[in-house]
Amino acid sequence: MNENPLTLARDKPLGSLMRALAPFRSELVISAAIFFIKDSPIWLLPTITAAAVDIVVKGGPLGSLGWLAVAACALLLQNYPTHVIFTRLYMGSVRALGARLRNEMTARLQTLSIGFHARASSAVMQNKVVRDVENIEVMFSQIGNPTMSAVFVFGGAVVMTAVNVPEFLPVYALSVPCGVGVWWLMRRRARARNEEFRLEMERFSSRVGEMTTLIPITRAHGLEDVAAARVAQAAENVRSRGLSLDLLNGRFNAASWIVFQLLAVGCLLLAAAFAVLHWVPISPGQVVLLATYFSALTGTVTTVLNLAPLVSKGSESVRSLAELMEEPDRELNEGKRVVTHVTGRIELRDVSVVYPESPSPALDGISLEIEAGMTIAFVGPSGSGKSSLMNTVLGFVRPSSGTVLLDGVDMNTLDLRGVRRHISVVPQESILFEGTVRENITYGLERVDDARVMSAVRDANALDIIKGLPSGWNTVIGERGARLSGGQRQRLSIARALIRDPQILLLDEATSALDSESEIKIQAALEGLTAGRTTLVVAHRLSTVKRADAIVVLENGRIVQTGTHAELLATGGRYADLWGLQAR
Ligand SMILES: Nc1ncnc2c1ncn2[C@@H]1O[C@H](COP(=O)(O)OP(=O)(O)OP(=O)(O)O)[C@@H](O)[C@H]1O
Repeated sequence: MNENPLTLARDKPLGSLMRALAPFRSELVISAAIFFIKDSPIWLLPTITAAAVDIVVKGGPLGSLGWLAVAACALLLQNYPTHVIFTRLYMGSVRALGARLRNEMTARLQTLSIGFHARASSAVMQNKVVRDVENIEVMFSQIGNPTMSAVFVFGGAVVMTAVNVPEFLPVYALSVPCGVGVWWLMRRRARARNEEFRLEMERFSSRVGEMTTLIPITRAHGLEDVAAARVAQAAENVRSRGLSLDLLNGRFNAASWIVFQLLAVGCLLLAAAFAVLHWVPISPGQVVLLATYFSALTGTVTTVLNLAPLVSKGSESVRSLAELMEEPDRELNEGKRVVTHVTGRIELRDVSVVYPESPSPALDGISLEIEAGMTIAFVGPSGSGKSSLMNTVLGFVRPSSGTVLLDGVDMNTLDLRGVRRHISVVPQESILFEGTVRENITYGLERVDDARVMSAVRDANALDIIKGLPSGWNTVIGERGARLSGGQRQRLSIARALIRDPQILLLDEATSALDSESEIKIQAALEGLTAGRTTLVVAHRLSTVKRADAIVVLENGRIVQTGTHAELLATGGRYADLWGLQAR
């Protein structure tokens, strides 16, 4: 299959979808041809009916009725196999498009910056990948049959009328502007209402996501009613926006139905009047034929117009996906230098970071040289810029000015995905996913032998955790590692970092107090982890800072002191104050 990159444009949702369907062009063309055969009874049966009526009027012959019955049966029975083939081809293409959209969106989410993900609600992102793609699939699955049917019925009716009673051809020309006119009148409002409804639905998803994350806090504070009220407000907004969209769709459906019924009845009465007045030579069979075609025509056009709300909803979903596609806050790695080896020397040259909409810089002219293998502890009050500095070294945050160099090379010129293979992060809150302990430790690594896992577990001081679990490291732990304590989660997180044997380690120590036994175990694990690697640690514990080769004290995004623990205590100043406070 042709896998050229998929692009979706917010201002041209339907055009974007047509382009996305281009790889399935041949399947769709064949499915349309099969559909033509499958649906042929709709426009061929009226001729059989007309012939039967004329035979009745003439009083025979009976044998001809038999032939008509055989022809009708053949026409109807072919519908079964052709319908199955059509579904396989058409829905096969639609499902493949859905799968491609899901994969493209997931891949796109992986390229968007960490800053974007920090701003965006994960529930909304999930909504886009799951619900919006489903809306597009539903749209295609529901419009395919009636639209093709309408095209062929329209074409068939035009041809048949041209052959039998060409005087009535102009009637068909009238139906097109009528249909387009009704659609045009509603189009703009339909787009606005669909967008409002989708945004309200996204807000609702975000609230539900937030509510489920906050459940432990909500319960602990007895705030169930407050949490429920926040979601109820969002649900009420979805209800009212949904209803206003439904009412618009209802008005549209009613208007299109009335317009086309009037057209059909008007044309039939006109045909009858012409026949009575002998203005046009029409037989009773032909009047029946015209009546059947008019009602088939109005039926299909009305059905197609009734699909308009579905198309509007699908288009809105394309716009929703296009928002992700057009999001500029991406980490661009393509074409940049790929590193295969890293020694771990890091240098920051006059680095400043200013977050959007933030009045003051989070980092302000930081210059720092970190030799390979050193352990540097960052300390400072809350908001002093410690996390921002770590995120800058990871490439999650781009410096507003200044340069970060890795082994003397500007990180801006490097493919960060490759760089990060040599970096491990042990975050403050260890994130474990739904899977076995072993899968959590070896996340992202292929074919890791047991001995390597065991050695990482041992070095991370996590053997006792695994021994305490019912199926050892094959025990499934819940999302976010709910069945383990904070200290246990952190040791598994250290094992995960160790097994990757990184050259650079970023460690954000947990601020929460651990009991002294956990503390000792974690410190022992960390000693194994930091040996021989460049380690940057946001330090909250005395034991860590004491061991560090250098301590960097940050305040308001600036470096205010640098030195070893002993040096800084001897000099006095900010560091001595900080540790004095902690010791108290
Ligand atoms: N994504 C962001 N958008 C806007 N401002 C931010 C963002 N992240 C951090 N900041 C601001 O930047 C400054 C430095 O924050 P940072 O998280 O780096 O400090 P920190 O020293 O790690 O704090 P803590 O010890 O509390 O984690 C703070 O004023 C903070 O409000």
